[in-house]
Amino acid sequence: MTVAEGVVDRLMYVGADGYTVAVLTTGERSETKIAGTVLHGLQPGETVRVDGDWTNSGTLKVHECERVLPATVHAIRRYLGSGLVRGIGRKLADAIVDTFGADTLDVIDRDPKRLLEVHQIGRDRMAKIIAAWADQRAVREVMVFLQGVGVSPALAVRIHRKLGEHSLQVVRNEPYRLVEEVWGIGFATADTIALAAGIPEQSPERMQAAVLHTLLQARTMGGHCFLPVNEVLTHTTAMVEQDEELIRAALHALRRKRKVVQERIGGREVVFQAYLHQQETMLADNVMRLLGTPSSLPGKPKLDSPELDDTQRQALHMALTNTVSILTGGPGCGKSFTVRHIAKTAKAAGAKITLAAPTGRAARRLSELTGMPAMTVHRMLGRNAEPEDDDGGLFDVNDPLSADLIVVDESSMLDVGLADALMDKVPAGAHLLLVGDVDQLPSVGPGSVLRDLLDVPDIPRTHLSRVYRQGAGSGITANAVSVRDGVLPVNNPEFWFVPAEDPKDIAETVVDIATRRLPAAYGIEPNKVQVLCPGRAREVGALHIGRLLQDVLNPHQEGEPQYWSDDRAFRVGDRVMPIRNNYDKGKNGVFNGTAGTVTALSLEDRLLEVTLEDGEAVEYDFDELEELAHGYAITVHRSQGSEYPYVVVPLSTSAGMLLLRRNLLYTAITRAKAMVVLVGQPRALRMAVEQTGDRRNTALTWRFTGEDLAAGVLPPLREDHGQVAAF
Ligand SMILES: Nc1ncnc2c1ncn2[C@@H]1O[C@H](COP(=O)(O)OP(=O)(O)OP(=O)(O)O)[C@@H](O)[C@H]1O
Repeated sequence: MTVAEGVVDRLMYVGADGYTVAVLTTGERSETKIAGTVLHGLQPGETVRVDGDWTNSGTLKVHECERVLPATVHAIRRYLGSGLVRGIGRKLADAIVDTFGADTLDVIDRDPKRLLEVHQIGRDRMAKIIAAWADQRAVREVMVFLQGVGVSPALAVRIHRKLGEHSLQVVRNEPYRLVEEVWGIGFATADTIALAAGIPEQSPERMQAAVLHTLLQARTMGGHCFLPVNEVLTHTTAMVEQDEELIRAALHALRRKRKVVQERIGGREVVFQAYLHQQETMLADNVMRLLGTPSSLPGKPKLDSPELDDTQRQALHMALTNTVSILTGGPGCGKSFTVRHIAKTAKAAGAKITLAAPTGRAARRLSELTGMPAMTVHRMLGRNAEPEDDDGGLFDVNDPLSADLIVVDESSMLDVGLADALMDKVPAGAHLLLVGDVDQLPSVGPGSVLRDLLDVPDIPRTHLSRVYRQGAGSGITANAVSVRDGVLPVNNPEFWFVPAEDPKDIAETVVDIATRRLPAAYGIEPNKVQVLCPGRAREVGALHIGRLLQDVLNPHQEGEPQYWSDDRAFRVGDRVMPIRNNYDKGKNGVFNGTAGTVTALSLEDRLLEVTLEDGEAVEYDFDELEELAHGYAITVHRSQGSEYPYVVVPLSTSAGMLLLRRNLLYTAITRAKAMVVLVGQPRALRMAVEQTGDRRNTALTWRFTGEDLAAGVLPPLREDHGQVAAF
């Protein structure tokens, strides 16, 4: 066993399992390569003491790692200059350490006014450093507490940012609060912290957090708005291995605290998270309100558009005579074509029109296809009104909801929350037309609003089924329609299936096709190709294939900065994508799913600059990188509402059978404009075409019809690769 102490100079590799290889500077010049999973979360600049054994290749395999405050002048210099203390860069660190030597940290700690002795430091800067140091100390206290529990320093920073001076108290005494209050902390992490802090296994807080976790999992993994009571009990009991009575008591307490709502729906007792229940009931109320108000559309629109076919003309009539209606249909049936005519006709009659879609990309596309301005639903709801926008005189940008006709495209992407916010704001008498393809995946968030509303007989709808698309893209559309109808696709000039069996082979073939073969054959840049994976995990998942693509398309160059956030390396030039709406960033907020590129990276300031597809540059602190995913390979779920010229999709039964679903494959195919390449097992393709998806647990339709839910709608517990997946 060898003990070494030194400063972490740089990280060389971080694996998906947390296995980390780093270079430790011990003494002024000598470097030691250290490796091990206990190093997970290390930051360059930190001083560590490690215990380990030497391997034959001269690496110290570490079994134990303890973070310590830097003691030597060299270590202090590296620590202060690493960017860990905001406001101090490398040059300033040198100046400070040159002035105070080994006493530096003592000075900053006990007598920070002396910082003014450093030539480059004035009062402002001193105040900044004092504040940053106090922060750093508080974070360190949380980190020290979390050390050994296996919680990453990035989480400690996030906890501190959210809870400030209360961090330590919450972490020690009420760790389950973290689940609700700090994004990125789930029940498992909070539970680990709680048990380590000595909170009893049977404590009511733990039982209640576990029940909420069960509901949260049902929401995030299955898109469910509720779970039947008996499923909540069975699942939670199995998860915490406690008596069912304790879980019942927890459920009762949560009802009293109004965190959950229990309701009898279709003959079954079910439980909602309270806010989801409120969203669903208010959504239903608002749709009923809109259905019940007479139209106030101005003028008398001419309804005899000769360019439209009979069904499309019915849609025109429907949208202009009903306050709420739905236009559905598959790819190439003329949904956008019809919307353009509806908007034109309404405009000619003097109506104000607002066109919107759930994502920026979908809004842009709607605008291109209709030749009219369109905005995101978020913006329409007033979160980000931009008065200087050129609106072409079509709607009042300061009040887009004052429109007489509101059209929302890609409405299969509306989850309960967004749909509720939307319906709540539609003024009485205005017309709302929801347009979408119900055979695509449902929204990423909970609910299946479009499908549920289609099941409400009182809501007028028109279904377009005749495919008009010819020429470019028609080979893709034809296969999309086949897949939707449960028929295997066939190869054509715009659609190939490349058979491969082994997951490793599939991943490598996907990378080769995306980076070399397609670009060479069609003379395109590799960034025109998007790899869409059914899932994130495993060899054919978005994480692994994304890493392979990154290494080919944007490999690490010696001397260029690179930052490891957990097991992901960030480099300038990387394709990235925000995976969380963040209203605090950018001029109008940053939205989940927007494409971007890393355009600058500063290890000193611990910042990454991302330029988004609309040209806006936003900054991400290193501690916020969980809000960013790499964009080389993304999941089909994330691709909803976007389009790409070339799409490559790996298909393997190893990705998890549950993912091989018809609506998933259909959504992936319909994302492509120029070409689709499927790579994988013929068996996996067959399964994806044959298996239809489960319905989500929602009560939206029931709130209109009051009919019993069909038996068997609720999915049973089932086994997936040895893990019990309830949802
Ligand atoms: N009635 C029609 N007469 C002639 N061409 C039509 C008609 N309806 C649609 N088209 C044409 O068919 C093509 C596909 O239409 P459109 O893009 O509106 O379909 P879509 O349903 O919005 O498809 P997707 O969802 O795939 O974008 C367009 O080129 C459009 O001009």
